[in-house]
Amino acid sequence: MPLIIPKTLPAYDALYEENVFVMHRERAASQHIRPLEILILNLMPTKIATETQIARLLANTPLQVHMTLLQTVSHEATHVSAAHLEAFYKTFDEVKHNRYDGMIITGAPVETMDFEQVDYWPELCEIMDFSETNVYSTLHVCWGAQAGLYYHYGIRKELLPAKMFGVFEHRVIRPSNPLVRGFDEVFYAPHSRHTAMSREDIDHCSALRILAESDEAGPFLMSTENGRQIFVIGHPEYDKYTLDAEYKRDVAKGLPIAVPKNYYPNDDPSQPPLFRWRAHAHLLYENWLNYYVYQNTPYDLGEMQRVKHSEG
Ligand SMILES: CC(=O)SCCNC(=O)CCNC(=O)[C@H](O)C(C)(C)COP(=O)(O)OP(=O)(O)OC[C@H]1O[C@@H](n2cnc3c(N)ncnc32)[C@H](O)[C@@H]1OP(=O)(O)O
Ligand SMILES: N[C@@H](CCO)C(=O)O
Repeated sequence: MPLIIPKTLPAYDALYEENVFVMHRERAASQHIRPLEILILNLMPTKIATETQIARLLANTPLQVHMTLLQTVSHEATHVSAAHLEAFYKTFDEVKHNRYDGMIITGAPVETMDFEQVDYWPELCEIMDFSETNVYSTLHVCWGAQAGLYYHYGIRKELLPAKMFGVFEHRVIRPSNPLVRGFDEVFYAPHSRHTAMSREDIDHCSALRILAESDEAGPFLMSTENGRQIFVIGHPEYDKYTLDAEYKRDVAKGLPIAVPKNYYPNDDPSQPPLFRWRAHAHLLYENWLNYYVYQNTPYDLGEMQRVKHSEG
C-alpha cells in the first residue's frame, strides 16, 4: 500500500523535495538533460518589450531553455517592423509539426472585442488546439488566458465598468501547489484589462483550480490538475514602467483612464513607480519551468500524449 501523505502536511514537501532531488540526480547521471523547448506566441503590439520581459524570466533558471517566437499570419502587426518578424519569428505552419515542452500565449489589447472579432481568432484556436497534442504545458497570460478559458471551457468574458489597472494584492489559495511554491501568503501583481472572466463560470468549471486570487482583481492564477493548461489573469511579466507607458499612452489618446492603483507613490504619476511584483513574477515562471515543465515533460517529445479536457 503506497504511503499516502496528505498534501497539506509539511512532510509532503520534504518527501516531494527528496524525490525531486533523486530524479534530478538520476537524470544528470544519465545525462538525460536537454534544453527545454518553449514556444512563445507573442500577440502584444509592443512585441520587443514583451520578448525581453519573458526572456528575462525564462533565463533566470539553471535549466537550459530554447525559445521560439511565434507570430500570427492572419494579422498584420503595425507596431513592429516586418523585418523584425521575418528575422526572429516563426509562423504556425513552420512549427505545427513540432512538439514543445512549454508554450506561452501572451496578452493582447483586444479585450473589448468579442473573441470572434479578433482577426487572428481562427488561427489562435488552431494554436490552442495544438497545445493539447504538441505541448506539455501552456501558460496563458491576461487576454491569452481569457481566450484560453473561453476556448477550452466556454468561460464568458465580462466588460468591467472601468479598466482594472494597477498593482493589486493577491493571496495564495492552494499553498501546496508547486506553481506557487515559495510565494508569500500575500503578494502583488499588475493588471491592465477592461474585462474579467465570469466568476460563476470559473467556479462551475471542474477542470480548473484557483491557485491565487485578489479581493479586488479576482482570480489571478488558475491551473488544470495536471498543469498542462495554466491561466494567469494579470501581467506579472511587466517591467517597472510598463503600466506607466500604457497610462501615458491612453492619456495621450484621450481614453477614459484613471491613474493605475497602488503603483505610483501616493498615486502621483510624477513619481517613479514602486516595482513590488518582480520577485513573484520570477518565482512563477521558475516554478512553471521547474515543477510543471521540466519535471513532467517526456524526454522524447514524440511521446507527448493528447490530454482530454475532462482529465483537466
Ligand atoms: C470600456 C473601454 O473604455 S474600452 C476603451 C478602448 N480600449 C480597448 O479597446 C482595449 C485596449 N486597446 C486599446 O485601447 C488600443 O488598442 C490601444 C490604446 C491599446 C492601442 O491603440 P493603437 O496604438 O491605436 O493600436 P490599435 O488599437 O490599432 O491596435 C493595437 C493592437 O491591438 C491589436 N488589434 C487591434 N485591432 C485588432 C483586430 N481587429 N484583431 C486583432 N488584433 C487587433 C493588435 O495587436 C494591434 O497592434 P498590432 O497591429 O501592432 O499587432
Ligand atoms: N492591457 C494592455 C494590453 C495587454 O493586456 C494595454 O492596455 O495595452
